[in-house]
Amino acid sequence: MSSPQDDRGHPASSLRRTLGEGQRLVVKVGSSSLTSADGGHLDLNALRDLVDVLATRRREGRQVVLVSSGAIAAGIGPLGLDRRPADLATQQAAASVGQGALVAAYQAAFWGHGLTVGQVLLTADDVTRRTHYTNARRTLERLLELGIVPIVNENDTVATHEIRFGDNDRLAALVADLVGADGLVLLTDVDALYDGPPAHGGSRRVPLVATSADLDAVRIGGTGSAVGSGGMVTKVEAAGIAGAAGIPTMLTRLADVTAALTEGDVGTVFAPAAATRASRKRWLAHATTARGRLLLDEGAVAAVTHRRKSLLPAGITGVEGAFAAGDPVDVCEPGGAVIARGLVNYAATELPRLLGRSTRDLARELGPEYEREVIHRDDLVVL
Ligand SMILES: Nc1ncnc2c1ncn2[C@@H]1O[C@H](COP(=O)(O)OP(=O)(O)O)[C@@H](O)[C@H]1O
Ligand SMILES: N[C@@H](CCC(=O)OP(=O)(O)O)C(=O)O
Repeated sequence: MSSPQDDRGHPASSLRRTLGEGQRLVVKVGSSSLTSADGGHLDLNALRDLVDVLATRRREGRQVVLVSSGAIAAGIGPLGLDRRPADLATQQAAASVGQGALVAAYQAAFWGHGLTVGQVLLTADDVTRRTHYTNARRTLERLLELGIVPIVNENDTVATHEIRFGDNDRLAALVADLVGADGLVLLTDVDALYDGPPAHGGSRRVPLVATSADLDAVRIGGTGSAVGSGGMVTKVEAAGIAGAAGIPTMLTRLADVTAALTEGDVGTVFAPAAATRASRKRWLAHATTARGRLLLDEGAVAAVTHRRKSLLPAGITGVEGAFAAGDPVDVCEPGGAVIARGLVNYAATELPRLLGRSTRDLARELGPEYEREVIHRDDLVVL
């Protein structure tokens, strides 16, 4: 694990400065930070404290996008429930009631600083389908240009189990990439990442994650609260997604955020990756959901991974799932492990008769349109 000095070119303090002085931050706050100890009501004092921090940044001429959880938690009390509902329909009802209360509270608190907010509710599809993704980007850019503080949440009332983020950590990282943020701040109910679940005595704070190897010795667990959902697993994933886009992440709690974004040695800083991929490839790797799987033989694995070639029918041995042409699919080695993701040029129903055949033979037999690759290398990202 890295000490703040052992940083391979990314001193924790310089990353803090990048985050603190960044022109555009995405700040995500979890349900556990915004609700009362019993989990059933909005903690208005916590919400106002958060708004104070964000309003200070706005006064300094910086931009913020707030990704706020808490809709379901804020609906628990008003619906007369005694805990976070487990079934999707009641979660959707709670979110419908709670999201209104949440945004009304933000509106009042930001208004006290002379700031206007705009609600942006996104479904997984809005960040996983390329056309929707660029729409969402345009909306957020325009709001920021107009001086508005966008408040993003998942559109829980219409999300189904299959297409749902559930927690907002991954959504926040995708939004950070979408708006080209200088930093991502994840606010939760623990002050930092620990090398083991913090409830277990003896766990130590991890001040800096310089590379993913620093996580090898960390035991990353699920949620510790009655209202949170992803726990540390989804936060570490989110930091990885932001890092792949060249964006550093700060993980801490609300009470420590001002110190964390200056020089205070609090929280956990995740360094961005040294090399980043093109935006389209990042979108493919992190924002899409695979609709099926293609199994490859060893020769095709080498062609795709080492030689960066397009995937041709000759090297495919199996097709799983019900996908259409243009859908994202996982590309797997013979043992089944996923090695890449790509946008497939054929529907699942068309592929079986093409497997193992050369494109030249297929074109001669079936027509020139069958000369195309199964996945073009521009639409393929090796994971
Ligand atoms: N290694 C770890 N370090 C810190 N927290 C951890 C770790 N493993 C699991 N956790 C748990 O993750 C929780 C934060 O996640 P979660 O409850 O989903 O919060 P949020 O509502 O902010 O998304 C912490 O309260 C803690 O109990
Ligand atoms: N979109 C949901 C997020 C649910 C949730 O628990 O998220 P998180 O607290 O970020 O783990 C809501 O607003 O209730």
